[in-house]
Amino acid sequence: MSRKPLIAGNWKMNLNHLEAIGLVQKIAFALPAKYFDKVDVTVIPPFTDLRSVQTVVEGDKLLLTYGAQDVSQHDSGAYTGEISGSMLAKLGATYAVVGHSERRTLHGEDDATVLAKTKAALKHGLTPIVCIGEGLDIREAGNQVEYNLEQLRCSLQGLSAADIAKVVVAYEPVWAIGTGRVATPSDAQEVCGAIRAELAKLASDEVAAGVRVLYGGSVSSKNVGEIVAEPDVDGALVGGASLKGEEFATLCAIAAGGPLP
Ligand SMILES: O=C(CO)COP(=O)(O)O
Repeated sequence: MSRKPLIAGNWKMNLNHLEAIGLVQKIAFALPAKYFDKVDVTVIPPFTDLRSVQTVVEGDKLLLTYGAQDVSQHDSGAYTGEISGSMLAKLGATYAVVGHSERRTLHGEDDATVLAKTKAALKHGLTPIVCIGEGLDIREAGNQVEYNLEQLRCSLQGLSAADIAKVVVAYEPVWAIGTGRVATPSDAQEVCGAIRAELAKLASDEVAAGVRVLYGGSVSSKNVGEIVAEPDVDGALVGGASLKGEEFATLCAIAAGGPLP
């Protein structure tokens, strides 16, 4: 089964709603419709930008989609500060990132929380982008495959094969995030390939062959080509390089197989 690459721009806590409109327009202007046959492009802005992004995307009939950086595990109620899956679905969001390493380490999210959030996203028709990834100590000890597969199993525990088929998995080694130290293509392939083999065990070969597995960590237009050329890497979750319109559009064009915009 051929998998269409996905490039997701995780803006993290950057850009207000006015800046968001400017960036989305810049990306859309640089990427004419023909690219979207070959690559799915999504932006993942802060919650406060989503309504503005929705207005531009729907108003100008843009082909890119958008998603949220997190989703509550709860449906509604007394959860101050939380945003529910139904609220995000109502805003037209396609994706919800769950279990990003910054949420795991800075906000104490464990695998059980990530699983609950994955289920919440699926319940409301959002595609969860489930993030996993090892720290430097695990990598240096050579235990990265084992560690990531354990995180994957815990984050998807008990999901049906039909639900696993709806998930995107993002492999983001923590030591590569925001450091400029990108994994080599073969490092990315090693873990992404192991993730796909594990998905086959958790669901089926057919499901595993259809799930998109992304790499994230210091991806830029300079390295995206060789990373997505790996057989089990189906795109990228991009942080810093997604905040610059031309750079992000170039990166998406490379993932689409060109030509450069
Ligand atoms: O965390 C990331 C995307 O979710 C990666 O961030 P950078 O691309 O800035 O390393």
